[in-house]
Formats: sequence, C-alpha cells, structure tokens
Amino acid sequence: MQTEQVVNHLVDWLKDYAVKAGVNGFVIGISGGIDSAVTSTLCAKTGLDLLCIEMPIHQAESHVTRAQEHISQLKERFSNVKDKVVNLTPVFEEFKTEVSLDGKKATVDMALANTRARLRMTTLYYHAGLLGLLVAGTGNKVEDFGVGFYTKYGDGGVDLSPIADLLKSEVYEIGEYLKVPASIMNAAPSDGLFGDARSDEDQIGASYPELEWAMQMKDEGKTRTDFEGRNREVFDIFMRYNTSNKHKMIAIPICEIPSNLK
Ligand SMILES: NC(=O)c1ccc[n+]([C@@H]2O[C@H](COP(=O)([O-])OP(=O)(O)OC[C@H]3O[C@@H](n4cnc5c(N)ncnc54)[C@H](O)[C@@H]3O)[C@@H](O)[C@H]2O)c1
Ligand SMILES: Nc1ncnc2c1ncn2[C@@H]1O[C@H](COP(=O)(O)O)[C@@H](O)[C@H]1O
Ligand SMILES: O=P(O)(O)OP(=O)(O)O
Repeated sequence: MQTEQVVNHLVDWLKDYAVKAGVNGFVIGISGGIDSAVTSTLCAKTGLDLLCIEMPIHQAESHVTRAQEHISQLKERFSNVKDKVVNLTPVFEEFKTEVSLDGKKATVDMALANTRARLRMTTLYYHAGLLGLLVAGTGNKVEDFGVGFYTKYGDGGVDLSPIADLLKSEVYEIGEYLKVPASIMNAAPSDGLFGDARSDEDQIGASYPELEWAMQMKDEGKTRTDFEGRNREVFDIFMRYNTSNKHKMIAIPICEIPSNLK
C-alpha cells in the first residue's frame, strides 16, 4: 500500500465531503481501539473541527486509559481537536430498569450489548446536531463487508465511513504511519460491549488476519471444498457471519406496491 498517498486521499476525501456538506467538522467516539484512533487522526488532519467523545459504559480500565492517551496526544498535535467525556453508565443502568430482562441470558446480554452501541450513536448524533458536525464511522472493510461484526444502527449508524475500504491490516499500517500510540497498536481488537476482556477473536473464533484471508478467498470464488483443516474452519466461520449479516451490508428491504394496485 502507498501509505502516504492513501492517507492524503482519505484526508482530502473527508475534508471535501464536509466542506460540500456545509458542516464544521466531525464528531467521533474514541474507544481505545485502533479503528477509532486511526479515523480520528485522519479527521484531525483535515484541519476542520473534531470532537472526540469518550462514552464509558462499565468500561474496562485499560480501554479508558488507552482512549485518554490517544486523545491527549491528538490534542497536543492538532489545535482543532476538542474532547468530552459522556458517562453513559447511569443511562444504561436506567434503561435496564425500564425494559424486560427476561429470557435466555446470552440473548439478553447480546441485546444489551447492542443497546450500549446504540446509546453511543444517540450521543454522537446529539453532538452532531448541536455543533454542526458529521458522525465519523470507524468500521473497516472486514467488519463492515466481511463479517458484519458491528451493531446495526449502533456503531454502524454514521454519516460517512472513511476506512470502510481498508482491511484491518491496512488500518494498522496507516496507524503506524499516523503515529497512533503503541498501547493501541498492540491492543487486541475488542468491542468492549460486555464489560469483560473478551476480544473480537474470542467472539468470532477467528483472528482478523484469518478473516481477511477468507474474505480474499471468497472474492476469488473459492468454496469450502477448496480447503481443509483450520483453513476450512475459518472459511466456514467467515461465510456464516457473511451470510447471516448480509442484511447489514445491503439497502434495507422496501415492499414495492405493484402499479396495478395504486
Ligand atoms: N466493531 C466491533 O467490534 C463491534 C461493534 C459493535 C458490535 N459488535 C458485535 O457485533 C455483533 C452484533 O450483534 P447482532 O448482529 O446480533 O446484532 P444487530 O443488532 O447488529 O443485528 C441484529 C438485528 O438485525 C435485524 N435483523 C436480523 N436479521 C435480519 C434480516 N434478515 N433482515 C433485516 N434485519 C434483520 C434484527 O432487528 C436484529 O435484532 C455482536 O456480536 C457484537 O458483539 C462488534
Ligand atoms: N467507550 C467508548 N467510548 C467512545 N466510543 C466508543 C466506545 N466504545 C466504542 N466506541 C465507538 O464505537 C466504535 C466501535 O467500537 P468497538 O470497540 O469496535 O465495538 C469505536 O470505533 C468507537 O467509535
Ligand atoms: O473500533 P475500535 O476503535 O474500538 O477498534 P477495535 O475494534 O480494533 O477495538
């Protein structure tokens, strides 16, 4: 990858879009992970306003520390960066008192995990509306178009998606170039939605390099019978997620009314 040129292209694309949209800049959630670190640095490099928001919900200490470290160094490097902490833990706890928590524990936990992501989306759009900003998305190509590993209308609910055409390994390459803190470069990717230390790999059963490989194999028209052992296992995992989350990758279905009925 021609990293410097790709970075310039991304920054120009962000700036051009925001200027044409007539907004002041961007708002983004900072988690302490690589995707939000890279995306926020790209937004900062546009010179437009950038509001970085930390939104803890029973957050692991290590995530909070990394997010703070990232925001501090970004503010030192770019005068257009501001930050805010919105503690969503009490909001989340209050929400839980108003809805039914009956059901299989794993199902309830998953619905609540996705609720965390949607509370963050609501917070980002509040600030976007208040300050004339666009919500910058942090999904990469493997998450968004490979396994669909994001919350629909949660972290998937954004205005523009600068790194969605980049594989996770390419996001790391850009992170290195943009001088993202080592603590973030070395952290295991995690959605941090369950209040424990589980990583994306723990949840999915395959690592991002493995998923990237499977995505490339699918694009080359390969099928499971082309592989055996761990490769077949990974390919099956990828295809399972890709198929069941297809609804997140395409436009929502609309029921068309036949013209003879109108
Ligand atoms: N970047 C990350 O690492 C990240 C961020 C957030 C969430 N996650 C993970 O992503 C996963 C999200 O869970 P999820 O996908 O079950 O929840 P989701 O809410 O994103 O998607 C499920 C919802 O989609 C709708 N739906 C399901 N099938 C559909 C279909 N065929 N057509 C139209 N709509 C349909 C339903 O409303 C369903 O509740 C979790 O495992 C979570 O941990 C990862
Ligand atoms: N604790 C958080 N504070 C702010 N923004 C967050 C937080 N956790 C997640 N986010 C945002 O959501 C996306 C996706 O998160 P994953 O950690 O990959 O699930 C992340 O890039 C942040 O923008
Ligand atoms: O979206 P982020 O920034 O939380 O990155 P990761 O998913 O790699 O933790």
